Amino acid sequence: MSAAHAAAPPPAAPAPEPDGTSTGVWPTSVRRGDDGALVVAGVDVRDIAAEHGTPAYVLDEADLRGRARAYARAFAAAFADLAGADVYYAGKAFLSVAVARWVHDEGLRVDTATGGELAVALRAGVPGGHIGLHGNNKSVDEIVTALEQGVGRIVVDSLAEVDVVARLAAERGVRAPVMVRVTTGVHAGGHEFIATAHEDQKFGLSLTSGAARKAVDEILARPDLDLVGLHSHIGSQIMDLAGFEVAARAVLGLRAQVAADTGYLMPEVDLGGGYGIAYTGADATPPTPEEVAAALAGVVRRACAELGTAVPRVSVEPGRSIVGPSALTLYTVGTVKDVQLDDGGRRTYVSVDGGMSDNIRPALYEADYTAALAGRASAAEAVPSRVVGKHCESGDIVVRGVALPADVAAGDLLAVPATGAYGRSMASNYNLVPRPPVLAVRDGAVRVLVRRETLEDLLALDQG
Ligand SMILES: Cc1ncc(COP(=O)(O)O)c(C=O)c1O
Ligand SMILES: N[C@@H](CCCC[NH3+])C(=O)O
Repeated sequence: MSAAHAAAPPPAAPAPEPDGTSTGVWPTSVRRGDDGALVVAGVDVRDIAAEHGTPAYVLDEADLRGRARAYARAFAAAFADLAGADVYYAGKAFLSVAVARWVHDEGLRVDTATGGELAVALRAGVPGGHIGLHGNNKSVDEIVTALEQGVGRIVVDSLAEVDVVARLAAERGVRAPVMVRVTTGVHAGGHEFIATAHEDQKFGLSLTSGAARKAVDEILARPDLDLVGLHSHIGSQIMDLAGFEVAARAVLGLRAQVAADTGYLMPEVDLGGGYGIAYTGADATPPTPEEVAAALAGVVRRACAELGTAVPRVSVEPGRSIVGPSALTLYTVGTVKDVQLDDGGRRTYVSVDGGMSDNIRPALYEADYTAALAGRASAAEAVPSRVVGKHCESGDIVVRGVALPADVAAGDLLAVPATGAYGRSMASNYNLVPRPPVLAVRDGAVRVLVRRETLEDLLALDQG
């Protein structure tokens, strides 16, 4: 599991070669050109670097659209003979106006977690009714925007929020569509920091303590709130679908209990996102959208039959598995050092022109990535290497262990695949490094989705 804590660095294996599949580590269009340089959607990475500089996130538009479309189709098909399904793209993974438009064009809705994500989705023209709003500490402004824009669902995350949303809805004379985020106790995902449904954490309302049921009852008592359904999100970077079954049964059980007690059968259930992707050649093959949809449809069908309730409309919120594999980060190599290790071995430290400011995941979750020489091919021996950034932290690691050709040198381009999710969206200005651009590549052309920050941008924030 790539995001798991590990005491020892992973074995230094070379990056798998691009294979054109949607379950590999590279965007599907990536291949090596005749002289060995990587080509993304028909554009040579050397041309991208020459025109736009490095570091840069390079996003394969057709790949991203294809993944979005695959989810839309798979869920439509699997739930066709149930009560239907909606797929919300989780914008936290990466959101820009163009990406919001693309996923909406491909049949998805958009899940937002802040006023910033909401603003981008709205600017993209996504109708309010196709947007969801999450957040364990939503501001009044965020809730007001959601109500005024007719957001399709506000996912209530605390008992206190029930009151706030009801009051703000009443003031505006609207009835707010709400879901209750239920903590089911299922612990899943790649790392403790990204698992979200165990009891001892900040998200949701506990099933076992009765808080979730209390929220349901309070919402049902408020004429200004429309209880659309229940929500469960169990974590992220999950490869094994079994946890979703347990969580789905738990929320469907609560839904049936509420119906038995009150006569109100909630029309919807959201089963969250969290489907894993491959970051390195050592990762398991991730579940496909078809496998996810079939598994969830199966459990919803069976559980509702056992509970004796009609099936709900189901929604899910994948982020990483749509945008993660669609992008790579392009870096330029600077310093290269050969370091003697305590055990007598050697490791080559390859410093690149970015680091933890453009990808915090290795430092935050000990997440593993891989890297490949991108601007040329090399027949040199592959040697154990570590790709590091330019920040003032020894934990500023981009790739902990990878076999790179021994002749990698200053000026070479390196590509790190699978950086589309939680890369740019979690980027920082640490050490006052401007954040890289997001460049979309399609049919041989490059388009800037998010421009590179400049030193002027950073200086402009400083009021002296
Ligand atoms: C409520 C919610 N929905 C959806 C997601 C998207 O998860 P992922 O990017 O792992 O699919 C997250 C993040 O884990 C989340 O917290
Ligand atoms: N940001 C995390 C996942 C958390 C997702 C949001 N709940 C990651 O990079 O893996």
